[in-house]
Amino acid sequence: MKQTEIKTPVQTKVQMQTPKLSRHPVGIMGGTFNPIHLGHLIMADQVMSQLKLEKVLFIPDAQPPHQDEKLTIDAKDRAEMVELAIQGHLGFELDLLEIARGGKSYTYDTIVDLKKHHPLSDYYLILGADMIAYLPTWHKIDELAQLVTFVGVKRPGIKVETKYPVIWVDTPEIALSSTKIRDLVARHCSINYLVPQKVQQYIREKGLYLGK
Ligand SMILES: Nc1ncnc2c1ncn2[C@@H]1O[C@H](COP(=O)(O)OP(=O)(O)OP(=O)(O)O)[C@@H](O)[C@H]1O
Ligand SMILES: O=C(O)c1ccc[n+]([C@@H]2O[C@H](COP(=O)([O-])O)[C@@H](O)[C@H]2O)c1
Repeated sequence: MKQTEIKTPVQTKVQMQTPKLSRHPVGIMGGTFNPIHLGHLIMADQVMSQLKLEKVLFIPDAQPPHQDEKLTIDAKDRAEMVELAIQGHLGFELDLLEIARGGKSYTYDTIVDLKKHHPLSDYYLILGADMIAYLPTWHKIDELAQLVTFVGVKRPGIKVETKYPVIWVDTPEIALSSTKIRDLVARHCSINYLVPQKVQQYIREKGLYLGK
């Protein structure tokens, strides 16, 4: 904000301040989203509101760095389901930068890329407790720790201690995973209320997850 001191007849000093650029707190919700489920949406929404973030970027990975076998379906379908799930939710955005980059999706590369284009954003990396436990194995983890704030969300049955600084956000624990959704679909069981209706419809229309 520019501040100018009003000059009175006896006061000639003019004080100018350089404009201060405000920063933008942005959440990063990375995942394979195979498929996206209510656990992902609830954690992102709770973190966004409790930490007063401006928005949350949902970033589907091209290839998860440590779990190749999870890539059972096309990245395009995973991204489409994320889009359907977040449609109309103010502050939730789909970002396809990892899919566009291709190859293994290292979070460090993603954050460097984002920071290059958005120098005024501060990034909050939203992670389930299982992912917090794996942080020591991540690519360039110490460099990444300098670039983001880690935000942890508890996951049922997972206790974790870490040397990295983590802001733990208290959210309802959701015993739900993409693995569980895939298993239910494969057994022709209901996934009502576990994924958004439009995602459920997409899975049904495309016949996803029936083979496994
Ligand atoms: N129910 C949940 N509670 C807390 N965090 C979750 C939950 N489900 C997923 N996450 C977190 O969301 C991020 C993306 O997860 P991912 O897309 O791999 O989903 P997933 O349900 O863990 O998948 P899968 O069962 O295939 O391993 C990770 O940080 C993961 O820890
Ligand atoms: O950068 C890494 O080394 C790294 C290692 C494991 C996982 N990640 C990221 O963590 C997110 C969740 O991964 P996943 O395998 O549970 O879907 C996803 O965005 C991955 O790209 C990143």
